Amino acid sequence: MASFRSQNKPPLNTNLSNSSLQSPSMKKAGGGNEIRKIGSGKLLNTTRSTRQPVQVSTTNVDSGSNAGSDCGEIEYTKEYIDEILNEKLPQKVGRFDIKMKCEHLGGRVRKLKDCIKWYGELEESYLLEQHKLRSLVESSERKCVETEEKMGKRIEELDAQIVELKKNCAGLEERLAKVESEKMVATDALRREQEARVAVEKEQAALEERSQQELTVTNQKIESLKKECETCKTNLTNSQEYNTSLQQYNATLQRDLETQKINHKRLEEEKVAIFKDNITVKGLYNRLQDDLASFQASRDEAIKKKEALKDELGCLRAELKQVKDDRDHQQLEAHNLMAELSKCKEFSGKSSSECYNLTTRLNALEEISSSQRETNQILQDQLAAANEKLKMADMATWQTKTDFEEQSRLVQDLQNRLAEAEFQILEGENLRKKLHNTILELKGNIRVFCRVRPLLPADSSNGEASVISFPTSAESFGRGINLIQNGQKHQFVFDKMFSHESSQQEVFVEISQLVQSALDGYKVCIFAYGQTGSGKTYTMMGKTDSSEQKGLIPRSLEQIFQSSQSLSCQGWKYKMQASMLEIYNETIHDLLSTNRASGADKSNAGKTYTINHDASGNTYVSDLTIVDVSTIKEVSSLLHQAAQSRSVGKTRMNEQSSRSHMVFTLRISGFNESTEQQVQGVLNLIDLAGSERLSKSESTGSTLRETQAINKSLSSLSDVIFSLAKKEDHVPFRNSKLTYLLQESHSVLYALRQESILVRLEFHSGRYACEQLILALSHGYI
Ligand SMILES: Nc1ncnc2c1ncn2[C@@H]1O[C@H](COP(=O)(O)OP(=O)(O)OP(=O)(O)O)[C@@H](O)[C@H]1O
Repeated sequence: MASFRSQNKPPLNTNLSNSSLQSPSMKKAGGGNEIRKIGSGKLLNTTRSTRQPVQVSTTNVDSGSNAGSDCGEIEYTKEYIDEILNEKLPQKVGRFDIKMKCEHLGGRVRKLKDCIKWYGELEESYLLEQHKLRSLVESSERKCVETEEKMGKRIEELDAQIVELKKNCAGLEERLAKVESEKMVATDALRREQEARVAVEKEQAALEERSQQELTVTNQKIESLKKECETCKTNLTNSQEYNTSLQQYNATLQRDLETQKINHKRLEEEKVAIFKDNITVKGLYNRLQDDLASFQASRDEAIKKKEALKDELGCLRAELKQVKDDRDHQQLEAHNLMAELSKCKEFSGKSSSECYNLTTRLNALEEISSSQRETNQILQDQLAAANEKLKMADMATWQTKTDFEEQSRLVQDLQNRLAEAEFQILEGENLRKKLHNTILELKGNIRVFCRVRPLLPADSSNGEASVISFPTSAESFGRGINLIQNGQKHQFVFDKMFSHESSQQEVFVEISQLVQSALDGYKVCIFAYGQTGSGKTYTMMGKTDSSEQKGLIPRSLEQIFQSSQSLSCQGWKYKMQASMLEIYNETIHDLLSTNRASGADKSNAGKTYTINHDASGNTYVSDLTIVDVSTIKEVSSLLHQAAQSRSVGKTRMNEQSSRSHMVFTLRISGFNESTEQQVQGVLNLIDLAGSERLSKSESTGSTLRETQAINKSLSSLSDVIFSLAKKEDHVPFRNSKLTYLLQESHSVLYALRQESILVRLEFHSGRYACEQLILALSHGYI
């Protein structure tokens, strides 16, 4: 087809399989493979690679009639037509040989006509083919449209089917849900039916049991009636025998008989009513049987497995029927007997009345018995429920008891561990206290430190700096000081030497251990001694506005309050009491007296304070103001107040007449709760042991339990005492006194007075002062 579209190329055999697309010549040739093409001496075979030049069959070129047949076999190419058009006359034909020229031209014209004819036929065939193809295309299009329509319809049908299927599916789902619900309902109905069946079976069993009981009772009644009949017969015989003798009482008995007859009639009515009730019960029983039959029918339909049970039920029914028959038979017999009895009663109204009375009593007793049985059953049920509850309560109690015991064990364990930990803490504390005390004792109970203050601007002019030097020998390094006076060298050695470069903190480090001792319950006295302006106040008090220049008192107070707080977790509670006094010209002044502070000292002017010692060796000043303190702020304000109340701020050097000494005392009372508890425990145990012994003595004879209790309490008492003894100095109380004494006089050291003895310590050197101080302490003056 592609070659066909080209104007420059004639149609070629393109090896088309479709015969409708072949040229008419091809069709005529009977196959594409044998088509010959007329061209430039080349044959266009089906295989291009094997093209061979073919001679054009021109044997019948002059016959126009055969042209068609020729045309039918020849395929005219453009080259061939060009060849015809460009064909020249043969050379042998002369220039003027018109005939030959005409023949030649005629041959060429024929060829061209054949060619035109072939092309015309070809065109016709192509048109025909085109027409066919168009018709084919149209038919195909129609088919396509039809197919599309069909497909559309099919799609619509399928959509409709899908919708229908969906509907069906929804319907099926609904039906499934309905079936499920029905199944559930049927299951419930089946379950209910089964329950009802079980209930009916129970009822039936109860009825059977009841009928059995009734039968037994009836038999018993029959027996009793038989006996009564016998008795009646006997009575009747006796009555006949004594009839004659009873004639005289006949009139009276006739009246009674009438009454009894009335009663009999009434009882008969009651009997009829009972029979009616019996009939009603029977109707109920029949209805229940009908219900049972209907339940059985439905059960048979639902459960095939119950066939065996049905058979059993049938057997039971047969048995029941037999029992009923027996019962009816017995009833008949009873009725006969009753008839006989009535006959007997006819013979004797008395016997009849007795019989009826007995029947009535029997009925009443039966009713009472049945009601009692019911009551008994109810009580038994209640008893069972109560027993169940009791069991549950017992279980709960047992569980609670177990839990409680476990918790108690846990608590006990924890308490033991806590006690152990507390004991260890106290042991550690005691050990620390002992070690600390040992260290201090090794260092020396009385220690003398010397501090040299830096030169003040006022001192520099005196040129006194050159008189002080510190020895560097290993023996007295850090401890000694050399003073040169009038060319003479004086050497002093102390426990510690603080140069003018030493800070307040360095001094306090040495003192802080003593503060700890005060907290541990030892009496401590810190004592500053020196001439006016030497720096006592600075060392003791410092400058409160600067944290670095704080003195020993505020620093040690801080330590005391901090330590007391940290020791509180070990059970220690501290109580601080402060007092301040001034000894001015041998007279004591209370610096914390409110009267003195408010300027009303005149009222206290005549008041004399005396120094006293109690039996336990404690020294106190009478009527001295003692203030409870709990914070360092309170102590600071007291110190400030005391400073304001002092008689003189400064003493002139070497002045003997006016001497001012300030004593600040802080009493520390420690109290340990846990130790106190232990002591209290011991006391309680002792009390217990005493009371038990008392009760033992009061009782007529000691029982084993009492003896054991006493032994146990005494043993625990001895344990506690032993443990306390082990911790010898573990006493619950700590009382100590921290005294700061500021001595101003350079010649006389005033301590405390005992009675009339005034201790005066002459100052010569530091060592001497130390010795005197030891003496004063050993006498308990301080
Ligand atoms: N170590 C020191 N460093 C710096 N300054 C000091 C030092 N010691 C004392 N001073 C200063 O010396 C001066 C006198 O000191 P302070 O008042 O403490 O002497 P004092 O012995 O208490 O005198 P007084 O007996 O008259 O009360 C004060 O101005 C104080 O600041």
